[in-house]
Amino acid sequence: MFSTVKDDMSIESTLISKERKNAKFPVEELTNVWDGGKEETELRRKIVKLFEDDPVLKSPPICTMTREERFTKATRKSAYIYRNLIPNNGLHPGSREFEHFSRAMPIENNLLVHMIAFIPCIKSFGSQEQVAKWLPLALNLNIIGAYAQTELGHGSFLRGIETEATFDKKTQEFVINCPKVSSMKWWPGDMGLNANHALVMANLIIDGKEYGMHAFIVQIRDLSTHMPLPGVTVGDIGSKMGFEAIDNGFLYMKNVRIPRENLLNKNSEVKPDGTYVKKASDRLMYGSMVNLRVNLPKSQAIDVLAKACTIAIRYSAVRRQGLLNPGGAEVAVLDYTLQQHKLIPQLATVYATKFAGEGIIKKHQAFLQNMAKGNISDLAEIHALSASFKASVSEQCTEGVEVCRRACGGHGYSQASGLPFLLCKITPSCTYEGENTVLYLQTARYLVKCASKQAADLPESIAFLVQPIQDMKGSITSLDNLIICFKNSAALCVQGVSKKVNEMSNKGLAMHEVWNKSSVQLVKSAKMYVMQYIIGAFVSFVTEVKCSEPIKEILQDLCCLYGLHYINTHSGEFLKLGVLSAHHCTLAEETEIQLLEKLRPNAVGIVDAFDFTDSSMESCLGAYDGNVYERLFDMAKLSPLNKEKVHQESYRHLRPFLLEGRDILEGVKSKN
Ligand SMILES: CCCCCCCC/C=C\C/C=C/C(=O)SCCNC(=O)CCNC(=O)[C@H](O)C(C)(C)COP(=O)(O)OP(=O)(O)OC[C@H]1O[C@@H](n2cnc3c(N)ncnc32)[C@H](O)[C@@H]1OP(=O)(O)O
Ligand SMILES: Cc1cc2nc3c(=O)[nH]c(=O)nc-3n(C[C@H](O)[C@H](O)[C@H](O)COP(=O)(O)OP(=O)(O)OC[C@H]3O[C@@H](n4cnc5c(N)ncnc54)[C@H](O)[C@@H]3O)c2cc1C
Repeated sequence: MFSTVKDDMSIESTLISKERKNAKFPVEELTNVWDGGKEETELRRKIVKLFEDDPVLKSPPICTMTREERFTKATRKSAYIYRNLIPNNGLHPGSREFEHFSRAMPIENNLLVHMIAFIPCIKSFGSQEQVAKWLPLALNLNIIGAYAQTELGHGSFLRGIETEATFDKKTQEFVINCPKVSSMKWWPGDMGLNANHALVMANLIIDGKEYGMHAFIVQIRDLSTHMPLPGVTVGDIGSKMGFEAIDNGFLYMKNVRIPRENLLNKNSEVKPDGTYVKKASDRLMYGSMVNLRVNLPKSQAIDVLAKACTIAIRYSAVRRQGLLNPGGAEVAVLDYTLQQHKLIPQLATVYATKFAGEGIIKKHQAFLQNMAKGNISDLAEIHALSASFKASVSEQCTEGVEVCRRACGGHGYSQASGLPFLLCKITPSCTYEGENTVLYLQTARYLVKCASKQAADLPESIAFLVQPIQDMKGSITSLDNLIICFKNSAALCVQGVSKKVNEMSNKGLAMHEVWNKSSVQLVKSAKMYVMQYIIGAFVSFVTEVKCSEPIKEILQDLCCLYGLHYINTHSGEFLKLGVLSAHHCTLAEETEIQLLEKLRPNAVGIVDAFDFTDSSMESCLGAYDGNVYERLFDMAKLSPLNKEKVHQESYRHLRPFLLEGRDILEGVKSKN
């Protein structure tokens, strides 16, 4: 319907090719560092290719589809991936290949909560017999489960959850009830339409006594008809800001009976006579959340920001607007220092959070090994670290994606840029898996407790909080001094708020009031604590990584930029704490600007090194060839509104005025 408009060789493609020629480092080697080695890069590419070449996984661009089509396509693809593609290619969970799986998944998919929450919960909370019964069924999609914890009335405060599981000794069943409308489960992914089971978090009640939140497997739909079972009201909660392909659901249960064996009973059990047996700490009930907070920031937030950076930096390298030299040619917007100041720190955030996250995954794995031997002494530390890490990463990456989107001007507002999709995907990461403020407060609670202890009684990574402040020797811009600066700031923040808490409680104020009145400073301490962790982990990575000098230099520059950018955007905090002087702050600002200039020629190379395929981004601005304008025009042509040359409804409603206009104009014409 539309004619083709093409340039033989667009200026934009030429510009991006030049950028690549100007890069001062081997891009492929940085890709290997990012992936964790050459072999990992090869493996990832193999998996990505396997998925991208598969005809079943092809579909129209998401911005041309309705929610209904997006849900349908995502379900079809996900079922195929988990039931055919993965098992047929030996990509079983836990394998090395599986690690790269999130990069290979189609841009929209569902059944993710079944895979990342329902299945791991069976493993974490189920006895050996329960795992043997439920796990194979779940892995084969014979049963599909949601993680049903949040209710209409409560998400953060889990002790407030209202759904009840009352033990009926006579029938040896639990009776599941949502006593009020506010007790209805609300939000769980995959639950609205796809799930036939749910891992329901409910208050256990035996003989009228409450035992707190426990995990129950509840069948909610018939396995042959997929109809809701008696007593179950289930459906999709409706349209959201994003996650269009996912059926976040509601679930109301009235007198739904499940066998006694459906209480996942690795940590606590109800005997046939109603005796409650506690086998492990109640805190392990929260283990599934720690697991997600540790393992998912990479795929759900960091990779999302990496994609946004790829789009915004490639586009900024080809988008020419305005002049730097009077009388000269128009420049790429990436040549403006202010554009570099928006985008290059986002690249630094991607690197910092990725390598810090790998450190937390290792810590968590060590914790799990100890837990298997009955030792959970590190639980409080890993909970505090993972809670603030999830909060900080989701916050930094969400802010970063919005910076990237706005840095693309008008085109960043178009779905065709791919950026609104990324923003809507990443925004809820600040809420799900623990609302960020609530998580920071959890970390602060731990830090304040630690502040009253001796260094010898604290984990090694926390002891600095109560040790003397260290002196910085030399320039603030050295990596060692950045670590000292952030450690000192975290220690002073935590000590300051702990002092405030003690003083208020010594004056007789109740602890809950003290806590509420101190909460602004508590959250600040948790943020500074996790920042010192991220910076420390990034510096360790950069120091230890084996790579060529040019790559090392880029990583060092990004590391320094990450720390300095944070200092420059929060300089008031550092000055107030007395950790930095005005002179330090001036130097930090000047050094950041120098680093931006130094990194600028490598910016396109650095995003190329993330190695995202064009189809994994669905972005007209971010495609490898830089052909932004032709792609935007091609995408506009696919808009469902352009199916007909004349849109019937637009014509119908506007026609009377148009006819009036025609008559007036023709009248004017004939008078002339
Ligand atoms: C980037 C993120 C990646 C995620 C990707 C997912 C992709 C798929 C998309 C969506 C899936 C989403 C799923 C969900 O959202 S599932 C629902 C998640 N919900 C939550 O996370 C709820 C948050 N609330 C809580 O965690 C808690 O209830 C609470 C800790 C905030 C409650 O506070 P409070 O009442 O004060 O505490 P308690 O009395 O209950 O506990 C006190 C005690 O226990 C310790 N503790 C708390 N949590 C944990 C934990 N997870 N692990 C270990 N220990 C924990 C706490 O520190 C206290 O200890 P104490 O000081 O020694 O007493
Ligand atoms: C896309 C998406 C997917 C989800 N998937 C699932 C799922 O699969 N399964 C599931 O069970 N749940 C799921 N959830 C629910 C999610 O886990 C909750 O929304 C989340 O835990 C926050 O709880 P809330 O909605 O009750 O927020 P609230 O706690 O009501 O938060 C509202 C405000 O109150 C503040 N606040 C709350 N408590 C405190 C406090 N103690 N101190 C200071 N401020 C406080 C918060 O900071 C926030 O500003 C999902 C949510 C979304 C958006």
